Amino acid sequence: MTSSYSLAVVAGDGIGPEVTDQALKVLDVVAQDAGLTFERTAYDLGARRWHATGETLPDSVLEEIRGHDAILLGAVGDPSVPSGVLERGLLLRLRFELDHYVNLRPSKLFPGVPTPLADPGDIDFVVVREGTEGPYVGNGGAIRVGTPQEVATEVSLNTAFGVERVVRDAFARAQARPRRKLTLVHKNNVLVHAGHLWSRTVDAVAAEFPDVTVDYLHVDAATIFLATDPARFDVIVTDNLFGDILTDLAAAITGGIGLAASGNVNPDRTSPSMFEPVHGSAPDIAGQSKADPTAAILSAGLLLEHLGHAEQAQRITEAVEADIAARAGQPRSTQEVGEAIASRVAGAVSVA
Ligand SMILES: NC(=O)C1=CN([C@@H]2O[C@H](COP(=O)(O)OP(=O)(O)OC[C@H]3O[C@@H](n4cnc5c(N)ncnc54)[C@H](O)[C@@H]3O)[C@@H](O)[C@H]2O)C=CC1
Ligand SMILES: CC(C)CC(=O)C(=O)O
Ligand SMILES: [Mg+2]
Repeated sequence: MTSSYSLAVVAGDGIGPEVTDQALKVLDVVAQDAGLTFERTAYDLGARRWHATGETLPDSVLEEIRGHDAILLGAVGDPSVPSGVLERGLLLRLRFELDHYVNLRPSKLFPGVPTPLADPGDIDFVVVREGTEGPYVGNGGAIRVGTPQEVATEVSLNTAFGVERVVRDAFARAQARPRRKLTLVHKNNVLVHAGHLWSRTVDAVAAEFPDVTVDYLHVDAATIFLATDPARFDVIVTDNLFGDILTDLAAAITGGIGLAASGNVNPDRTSPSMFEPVHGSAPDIAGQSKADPTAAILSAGLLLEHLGHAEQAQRITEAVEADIAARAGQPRSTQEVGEAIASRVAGAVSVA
């Protein structure tokens, strides 16, 4: 197995650099023990660069990033930049250009984690969110902007090719999990064109996975069950927008957005996959060392798993679990959390 990797690091804006520093700290500890090398290249992309040069993601930088084995991203977006410029021009451009069609977002309630649910049950599911289509493709426009006659559209794009490949991936993930259950979440009672494409695709692909139980929920009802019976979910497959919304809710019921990790995966490995916390740049707490870096650290774990180092990824998960159990609600800085998890990983390493 390869032991030397090139890693592109896009720390980004707001709390992005703060949490990424901690994720890299933990990654270094794990890598050192396992004899893995991550040759890092840091990319100065985000608000600072946009203000200085007007650039979001120059083609030459995209091509450089494409040459790496994996990408670690912090978060993108800043109040000083018009909304959408960095989110679309940097983050979504990376996801689309690198064909990250599986946006993987696991949700697990670790023991001892406070949840707003009175009776949460055993929450352990994964959302497979389509990452390259849906309403996020920029298929829209506006006329008579700023007038009372303004008309704006944002048309969701759903292709048979795009839906089938992500549905197939979700079935394969469901088949590999003990419960083997897949829930399609959409709104096919109203969004009949896209919704029926998704439903028909799930029905067709299901024939190849007879051991996977298939379920369907409208997205509004799915939010009810996420709040009342989240243990019913195993693998959720859904479109880009619904998946974005549902995974913030999933984070909220499993200890908060500071714990939610994600991977933007290119399963065909035609370009590097990108790992990042589910959260954004959190300008309200940026620069105050208040951000929880756990989501970024767990995202580094997903990165290791993607590269084939499941044992090292598991070490990170276990260190996080132990750290969470010991937290007992005391406030700690971003650095303190990162150092505590890194020490636990190092401890696990020396014992092993
Ligand atoms: N993947 C990305 O780069 C994403 C970028 N964004 C961008 O981030 C900016 C802020 O967006 P928001 O909607 O406010 O979402 P957000 O996720 O940045 O923040 C929502 C709330 O969660 C808190 N929060 C987020 N991460 C946290 C952490 N690690 N520890 C503790 N608290 C945390 C924030 O303080 C805030 O109160 C916007 O520019 C948005 O477009 C939003 C989501 C994802
Ligand atoms: C800018 C958004 C597309 C990012 C986001 O909210 C997400 O991927 O969860
Ligand atoms: Mg989101």
